[in-house]
Amino acid sequence: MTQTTAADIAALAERGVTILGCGKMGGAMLRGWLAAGLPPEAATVLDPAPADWLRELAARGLRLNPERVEDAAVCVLAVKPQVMAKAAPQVAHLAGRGALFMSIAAGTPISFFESLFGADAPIVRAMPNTPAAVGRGVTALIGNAAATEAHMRLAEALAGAVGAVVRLEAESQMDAVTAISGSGPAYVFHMIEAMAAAGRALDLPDELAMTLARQTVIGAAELARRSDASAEQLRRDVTSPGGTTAAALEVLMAPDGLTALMTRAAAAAARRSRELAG
Ligand SMILES: NC(=O)C1=CN([C@@H]2O[C@H](COP(=O)(O)OP(=O)(O)OC[C@H]3O[C@@H](n4cnc5c(N)ncnc54)[C@H](O)[C@@H]3O)[C@@H](O)[C@H]2O)C=CC1
Ligand SMILES: O=C(O)[C@@H]1CCC=N1
Repeated sequence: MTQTTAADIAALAERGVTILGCGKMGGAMLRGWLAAGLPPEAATVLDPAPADWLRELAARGLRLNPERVEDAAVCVLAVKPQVMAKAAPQVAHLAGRGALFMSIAAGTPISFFESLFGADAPIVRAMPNTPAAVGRGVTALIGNAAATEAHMRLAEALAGAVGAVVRLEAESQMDAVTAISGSGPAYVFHMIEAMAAAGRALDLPDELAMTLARQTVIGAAELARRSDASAEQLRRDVTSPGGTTAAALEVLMAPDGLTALMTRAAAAAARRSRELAG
């Protein structure tokens, strides 16, 4: 995992970070950067509907909706893909200041930003996920031809402050990445809902079923994090021959079981990512 150092943060603080669209994902990343030591006054947020915590931070130095952003080391583009064409032109002038553009928008290709900012502008396309809010995200990224190794390292430092970072070999991998790690937290949260529903179907009270489901996913994730064992081995460790887990896995691992379902779900997400490219 890329380590974000105090020097990385200091370098960013010097020219600042501008975030265009600071909702769930942009906000999750900003929280991580602030926690990593970015001073609030080094962050500029452009968002017509800022959340309360951003207004509170504005009282402590964050620049919120200034008339014009004069400079930025990095400009993070974090509005919905559908509003990008309308929103991004307000930061296009930063290309002339040598800013690195870092888009986290699903589907939206680098070529779209090159047409707005010019092919000479360094652009990194990134796909983070919401566990970034607690420093446990994973971000995949890829740069355009104008993005130098220094730009890539800067983008990796930013993403690395909120979790793991992987560099992609080709932009075409981004639809699949979005389908697995970008959208993936929702699948896991849905797994909690599904396990709780299964508990209720077995006559457990609502609250108990949800507590058991949620804590089981939290505990399993923490075990996966701390252990060197593969997911397969961790699964085997739960599964006594002829026991209860084996009975359940016979259903989950059937040919039409969870892998088939997950493969269909991820394919739908990847298809939607391609559609968002327009
Ligand atoms: N939510 C997620 O799990 C992930 C989202 N993304 C991408 O992040 C981007 C943002 O998604 P979310 O944070 O979920 O959406 P969101 O709706 O929570 O945040 C978008 C923000 O953009 C603001 N906005 C709307 N019009 C604007 C404009 N003209 N100028 C500036 N700001 C404007 C909204 O007020 C809002 O705060 C999307 O492109 C999405 O594909 C990427 C990875 C994961
Ligand atoms: O649902 C979406 O389109 C965004 C991209 C990945 C996660 N949320």
